[in-house]
Amino acid sequence: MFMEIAGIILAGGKSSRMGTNKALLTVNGEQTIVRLLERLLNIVDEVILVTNDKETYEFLDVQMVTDNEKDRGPLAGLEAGLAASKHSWNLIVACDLPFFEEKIVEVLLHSLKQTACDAVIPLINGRAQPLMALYHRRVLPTIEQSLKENKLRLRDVFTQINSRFVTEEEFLKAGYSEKEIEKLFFNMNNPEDYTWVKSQKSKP
Ligand SMILES: Nc1nc2c(ncn2[C@@H]2O[C@H](COP(=O)(O)OP(=O)(O)OP(=O)(O)O)[C@@H](O)[C@H]2O)c(=O)[nH]1
Repeated sequence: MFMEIAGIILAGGKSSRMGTNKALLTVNGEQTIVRLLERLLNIVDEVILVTNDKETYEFLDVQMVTDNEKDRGPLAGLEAGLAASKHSWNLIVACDLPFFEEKIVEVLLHSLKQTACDAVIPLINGRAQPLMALYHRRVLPTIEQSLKENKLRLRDVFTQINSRFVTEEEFLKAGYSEKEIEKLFFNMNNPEDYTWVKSQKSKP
């Protein structure tokens, strides 16, 4: 790894649309959270799991923290993760990304090196993907202020900080196909999504 970063997994959601904890769903014989953790350990120096239910994840060998403010969504998870991190740069990942793979961090770090910024966020087909992105710890005060003002969308924060967006062209240049990009950012929200994920081959 040419730059030391932390990985922060957000697993504090309710999974209400799925009806069961998405992080624990099995894809290609492996639980999504287990796969994600293994992949992250290959590329980062520290992993932090942000959850409000530590018992559920006791079987994982990982540092866990809870949200400082409960029921406030992913932004509160990002805040707790960054506050616990020992690293300046942090790769945030949602727990419901069954096709996450290590190479994404190369693309994001490559982009980070182009210019000074506070966050590196994929922008795929015009949609920002702030839950598979890099954030510098210095954005913590902005996040805390946003939570205080009850502005709970990630967008409320990434539009205020110096965000660098990585478009699909940059992923294509890095060797990804359109289909691979679609899968890489696919997050499972409901049972139909899970059915689609299971219908895919194990390699993206
Ligand atoms: N730490 C933390 N993570 C959260 C919280 N809410 C959502 N997340 C995580 O953020 C990511 C995206 O979550 P969503 O799919 O939007 O929300 P969800 O609550 O998991 O699912 P729904 O109940 O179906 O909306 C997932 O990795 C969630 O675990 C929260 O309050 N705290």
